[in-house]
Amino acid sequence: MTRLSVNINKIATLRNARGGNMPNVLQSAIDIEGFGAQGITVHPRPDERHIRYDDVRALSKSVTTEFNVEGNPTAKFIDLVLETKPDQVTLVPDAEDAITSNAGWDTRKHHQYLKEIIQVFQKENIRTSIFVDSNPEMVKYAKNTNTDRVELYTEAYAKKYKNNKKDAIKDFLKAAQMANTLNIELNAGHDLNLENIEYFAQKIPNLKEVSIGHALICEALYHGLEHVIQSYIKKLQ
Ligand SMILES: CC(=O)[C@@H](O)[C@H](O)COP(=O)(O)O
Ligand SMILES: NCC(=O)COP(=O)(O)O
Repeated sequence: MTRLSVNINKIATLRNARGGNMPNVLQSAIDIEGFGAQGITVHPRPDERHIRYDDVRALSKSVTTEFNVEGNPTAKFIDLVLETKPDQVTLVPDAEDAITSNAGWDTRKHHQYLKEIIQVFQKENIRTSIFVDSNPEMVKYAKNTNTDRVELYTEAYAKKYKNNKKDAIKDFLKAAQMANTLNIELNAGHDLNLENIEYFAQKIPNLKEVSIGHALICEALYHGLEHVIQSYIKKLQ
């Protein structure tokens, strides 16, 4: 079974739009867990445009499922992870001004750097995952870092899925097979949604976890609209 970790960045985006505490990020995480999600993911960015560093501190005390913190391992990020001790840290090589994550690590070039950081987290019993493109070479070099897991960056899959799902999955299958051979555990995420997730989870062997945020929150909004509008109409009669 593949576990679902819900990325709640977008709930924080909505909260930040008005400056108050609605929706309440902490309560949303508790409810999401209550609805069956097996993990909570956050990706604090340096500008704190959605999840704030203080959200991560508070969530680390209230999340009872798996807590996964993603980010570029700057000194500030490393300190936050060591302070909050999530179950898993996912290292993502994104630039400060990136709109969203847009590439995996070059694990061949950066394996020594990653190895040193990973050691620091593993000493504190924090599971590590490295965000990589669907390239078996990148998975192969990830082995040299001693990471526990890799997370396959699925934007390319999501883009191609609509036109040709068999073609879309090809590279991911090769990368996953490499991870299985090398005994690296496997996560995946980015742009997964209700339309493309089933095929991905069926085809990728030993997929431990997917983290899904943007589409899941959009879908939740849309599926909830009818009920909420009907509730308003009733109250206005
Ligand atoms: C690591 C990754 O794939 C991203 O999807 C990320 O966690 C989402 O970040 P934003 O919510 O900032 O786009
Ligand atoms: N690690 C990927 C993630 O957390 C969610 O990405 P997205 O669903 O917001 O694209």
